[in-house]
Amino acid sequence: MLKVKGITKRFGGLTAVHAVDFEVKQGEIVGLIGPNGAGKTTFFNILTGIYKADEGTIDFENKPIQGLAPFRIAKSGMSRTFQNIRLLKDETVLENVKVGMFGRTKSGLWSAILGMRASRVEEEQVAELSLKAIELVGLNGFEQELAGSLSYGNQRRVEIARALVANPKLLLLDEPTAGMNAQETKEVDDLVRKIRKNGTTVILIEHNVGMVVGLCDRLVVLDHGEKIADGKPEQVIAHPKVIEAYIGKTDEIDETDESEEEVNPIAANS
Ligand SMILES: Nc1ncnc2c1ncn2[C@@H]1O[C@H](COP(=O)(O)OP(=O)(O)OP(=O)(O)O)[C@@H](O)[C@H]1O
Repeated sequence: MLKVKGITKRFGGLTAVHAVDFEVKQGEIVGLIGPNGAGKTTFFNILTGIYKADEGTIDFENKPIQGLAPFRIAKSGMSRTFQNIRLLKDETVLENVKVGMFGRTKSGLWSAILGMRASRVEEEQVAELSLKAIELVGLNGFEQELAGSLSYGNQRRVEIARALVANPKLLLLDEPTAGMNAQETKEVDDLVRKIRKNGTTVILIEHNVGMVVGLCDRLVVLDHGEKIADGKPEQVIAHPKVIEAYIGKTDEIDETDESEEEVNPIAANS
């Protein structure tokens, strides 16, 4: 579904993402992890057209998308959420979710202003799709609430609903569980599984390694802009390079620890 080859992004003298290859198959849930500043969000920004890569190619469903404007990439079936919640806090949940259809409807601005029939029909369709997305994320009953009045966890759900309303093929979630407690994190875990079941492929950036190990089919690890591991979650978090990136040099880990159960230091620390 997604094939990234040799993507590099520099900010002045800093190479934030360096020659990264990355692939996602349809139906996968892929976790993108790595320490702070590893280049994860920059990588999402490149995929979604917010940043232009200096080098490399990106094919989405066998079509090159690098260099396209964000709205074109979104239109081709890729949606995202952001690390920091970006809601219209004084608007209702329903209005916030409808925003996700912006640019996807056929009738133009004038027909909307003039209240033409085509535009009214589309407006109804947009509302219907938005209500479906709200239901999918478990926020039925909150449609008319102001987004700013919701709990933090529910605001994140609104963001996810907005990203889902146009029925994307690929959904990118940037730290969907940031700031959440264990119960809310578990609910996001369930929601991502439900989204995949509904036919959307998912890539998520996460700091909660324990969660992604249980949820993802595959983990990709970035460190200092480079991909250092890619594979099955249990294998990836046991990889010496990954442990080194998170904890420090592996020879600094106390190997004389004789506690009975072997605990992966990364999962334990997340
Ligand atoms: N617009 C920018 N201008 C200059 N430097 C940037 C810009 N965006 C990101 N960077 C730098 O690129 C590097 C990668 O940042 P990025 O935000 O992609 O990392 P990250 O893995 O998402 O980190 P975190 O987990 O903390 O969110 C960092 O050193 C960051 O300071």
